[in-house]
Amino acid sequence: MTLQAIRYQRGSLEILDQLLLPEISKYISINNTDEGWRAIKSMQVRGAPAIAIVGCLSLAIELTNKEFQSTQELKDFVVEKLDYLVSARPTAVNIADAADKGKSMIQKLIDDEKLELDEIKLKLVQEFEAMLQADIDVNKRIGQHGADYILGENNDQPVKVITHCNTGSLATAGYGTALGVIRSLHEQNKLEHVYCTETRPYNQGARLTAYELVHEKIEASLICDNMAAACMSSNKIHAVIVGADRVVANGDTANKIGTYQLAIVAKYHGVPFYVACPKTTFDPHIKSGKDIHIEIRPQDEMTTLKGIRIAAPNIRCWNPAFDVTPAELITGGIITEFGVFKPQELQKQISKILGSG
Ligand SMILES: CSC[C@H]1O[C@H](OP(=O)(O)O)[C@H](O)[C@@H]1O
Repeated sequence: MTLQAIRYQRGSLEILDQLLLPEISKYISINNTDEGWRAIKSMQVRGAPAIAIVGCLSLAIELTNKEFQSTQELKDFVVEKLDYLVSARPTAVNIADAADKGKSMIQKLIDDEKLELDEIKLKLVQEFEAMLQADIDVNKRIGQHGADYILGENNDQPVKVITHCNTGSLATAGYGTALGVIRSLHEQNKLEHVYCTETRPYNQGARLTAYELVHEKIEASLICDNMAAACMSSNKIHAVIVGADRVVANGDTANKIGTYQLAIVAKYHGVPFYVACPKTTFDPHIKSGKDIHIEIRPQDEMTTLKGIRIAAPNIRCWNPAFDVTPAELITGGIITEFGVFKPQELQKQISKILGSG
């Protein structure tokens, strides 16, 4: 049984408080969009797909518990709450994508004269609920495409990979994106070893990815972020596989801070570098990575660890939560639920991919 970041049934939403992992596994209730916003902002729940799903389900909970007097009141409420949820964290595009879809959906439902107000509300709630299983299904397709491609590149032999941050069941509705590829390799007995980076300063790797890998008895070693070059120099690494928060029109990719330097080190060592993400992470409206808004997080996330100060008092910090990896460093490809694409190929395919179901 893999770990579950999100537990939902109509009228009840709980999230695993990821700030307490791995020592404490505690689910907390999310009863409305204010609580959803705070959980996303504080990173009690994080991961581009999970953020979108928890945001929308927090609105589903609120809609389920609220009566409306008109379709206009319902629409205004939905639009206001979706815009509010998008403001929690600016870099990952998935929640903005979900919000745009939610706004289009409510308008489409209102335009259908056969539907009563409560039917419209129910259909929107059902649309948000469908995100959970859809995400798991997409992640399994990403996992399969990624594993098939990487094994194809390595004569179907077991591989050693490096991954960064957390892109597993704790970043999604389940199975994961980059960690989904790793799960798929493991399921096929084709994963020799995975090295997961700590991923300072939030330590998604040390606290979350390591937790998932140990939980599922996957052969793994934790490395510090500053060990990646030595790891590639000392071991035959067949692939670096990371997630994404926003892939823009030219294939430039925003992902957890440290991804960019991992890509540079992979390039130097001739290790193929892969980004794994669903189509909901694509943003064709931004032309290149220089235009992606990078979230700056509070400096105490760098200067303290579990409340204990680990940096000199009064030192100023620079704490970007993400960086941008240029498309030309994504040498392995972008692994999606539709297959694996070189970044330049993706540019040609993106409108077809985004238009497909
Ligand atoms: C499939 S998760 C994608 C992405 O989200 C993570 O960021 P955060 O933990 O700050 O939400 C990380 O960048 C993952 O690669």
